[in-house]
Order: sequence, then structure tokens, then C-alpha cells
Amino acid sequence: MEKIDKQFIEFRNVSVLRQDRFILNDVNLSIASDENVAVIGPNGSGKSTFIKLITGNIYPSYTGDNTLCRLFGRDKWNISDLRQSLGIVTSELQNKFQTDITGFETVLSGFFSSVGIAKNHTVTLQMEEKARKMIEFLEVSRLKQHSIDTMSSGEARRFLIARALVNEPKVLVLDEPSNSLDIASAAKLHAVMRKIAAAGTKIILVTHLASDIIPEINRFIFFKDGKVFADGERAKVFTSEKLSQLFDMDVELTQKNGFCWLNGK
Ligand SMILES: Nc1ncnc2c1ncn2[C@@H]1O[C@H](COP(=O)(O)OP(=O)(O)OP(=O)(O)O)[C@@H](O)[C@H]1O
Repeated sequence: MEKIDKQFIEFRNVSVLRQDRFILNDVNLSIASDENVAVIGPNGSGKSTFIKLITGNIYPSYTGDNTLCRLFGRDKWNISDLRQSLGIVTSELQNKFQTDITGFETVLSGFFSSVGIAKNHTVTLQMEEKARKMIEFLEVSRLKQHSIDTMSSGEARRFLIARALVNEPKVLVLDEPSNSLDIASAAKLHAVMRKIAAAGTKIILVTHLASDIIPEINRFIFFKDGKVFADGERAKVFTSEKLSQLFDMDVELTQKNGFCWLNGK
């Protein structure tokens, strides 16, 4: 498929209504396909709903003249095409891979947007070669013949990132990437994220954890109560003051060499 090289996201007046409540409320934002961005918000602020919109799983509740929900410059997408332009790794996806396929098959399945390889899938030598390269890049080659359901969360997540990267997406969306990882596994994952960013794939990191922020991220979008609460560059938005307002409690942000810690006061 032809890769579309434009704005990644253009949202104008985007709202999502569920059970008489706006779970996203009049969201206006643009993200270019050359930005590394963190989307941060407390539990229930609308982050997962935002991910569902950008992966084509749901649509805005209103589609009037003022509403624009455009991805890579297009209003309408074939979902499997969209998923090939956009790499995505979420806990939901990881749950689908609680199955006894190998790490290698997991990565190959990225070419088909499937969970594993089916009889009607034609796996080419080029696909195998690409999958091997990505597994190497993610530094999990020794595990490629292991069954994914026997791997640790951190190992399985790296296979899923490799799966997302086989299609060479312009943008990789990572949802709570260090969820359930211990401190060492999280640090290894952050190193891998930095490697991906250095190789030119842009990262959209969706998280409530400041510790997931890597130095390459310089734009911060805060969601609160279904709205964009703040949006801007690191120095302006990613501050103790703004984060305290975001989480409705006094927090202190410590930053060193682009990495961060957040402590309640
Ligand atoms: N299908 C639905 N029907 C009703 N309410 C919903 C639905 N989906 C989400 N919500 C509500 O919308 C709000 C935003 O949910 P969402 O999952 O997007 O938040 P989140 O920021 O991802 O939260 P978390 O960090 O806990 O995953 C929550 O209050 C949630 O209960």
C-alpha cells in the first residue's frame, strides 16, 4: 500500500458520546507524522478512547460540517490499510496473544494484521527476512521459537513491537508500554523505544506514567475529563505545576537527561 506522508492526526470538534456522557468532548488537535508525542492523563480521562479513534475502532459521535477526524490526510480508511500505516501496541493486543504461537509467528502475523498465521496467508521469504531483522532489532532473537504465552510480559511486548514494525509504519503508538513490567524490564523497554525513535519511526506514547517518557519526546498532550487540558512543548507543559493541575494533587516532577520521575507531595 502507498504510504501517505502527511499530518498523522487532524481532529476538529471531535466528540464521543457514550451513555449520555461525553467521554471525549470537543477535541481539537493536530499531530504531524514527524513528531514524538506523549499523551498523558489520569485514569478515565479518555486516553483509550483517543487510541480507539486513531486506530479506526470507533468513530466520532457527530459528523457534522464542523467535525473533522482525519488520519494521514484521509477521512475514510480501510481499517487494515490504516493498521499497516500505523503500528500499535496495547495491553488489549497483548491479551489477544495469550496463545501458543511462536515469537517468530507473532511478528510475521503483523503482515496480515492477524493473530498468528492462517492457512490462507502467504508468507514470503522477504517477510521472513524482515521479521528476523525486527526481532534482532528488538534484541529478542534467542526467544523467537518460544511460545509467546510462555514469555514474560516484557519479552512478549518486545515481540509485539517487532510485529508492529514489520510494516515500517511512520508512527508507532504505544499504550502504557511499561504496564506490569519491573523496573529493569521497563528500563530495557525504554532503551528499545529510544532505538526506534533514533531509527526514524515516530512514537506516540499514551500513558499515565511519567517514567515512560523518553528524551526524544518533546510534545505533550494532556487529557483531562475527555478534553485536551494542555498541549505544547516539554518546557511549557511538562511541569510540576501543570501535572499537579492534571492529576488534581500536588506532584513534583524531577527530570534528568530527558528521563522523568513524578512524586506525590
Ligand atoms: N463504551 C463505553 N460506555 C460508557 N462509558 C465508557 C465507554 N468506554 C469508556 N467509557 C468511559 O469513558 C471514560 C474514559 O475512558 P477511557 O478508557 O478512554 O479512559 P483512559 O484515560 O484510557 O483510562 P485508563 O487510564 O484507566 O485506561 C471513562 O470514564 C470510562 O468509564
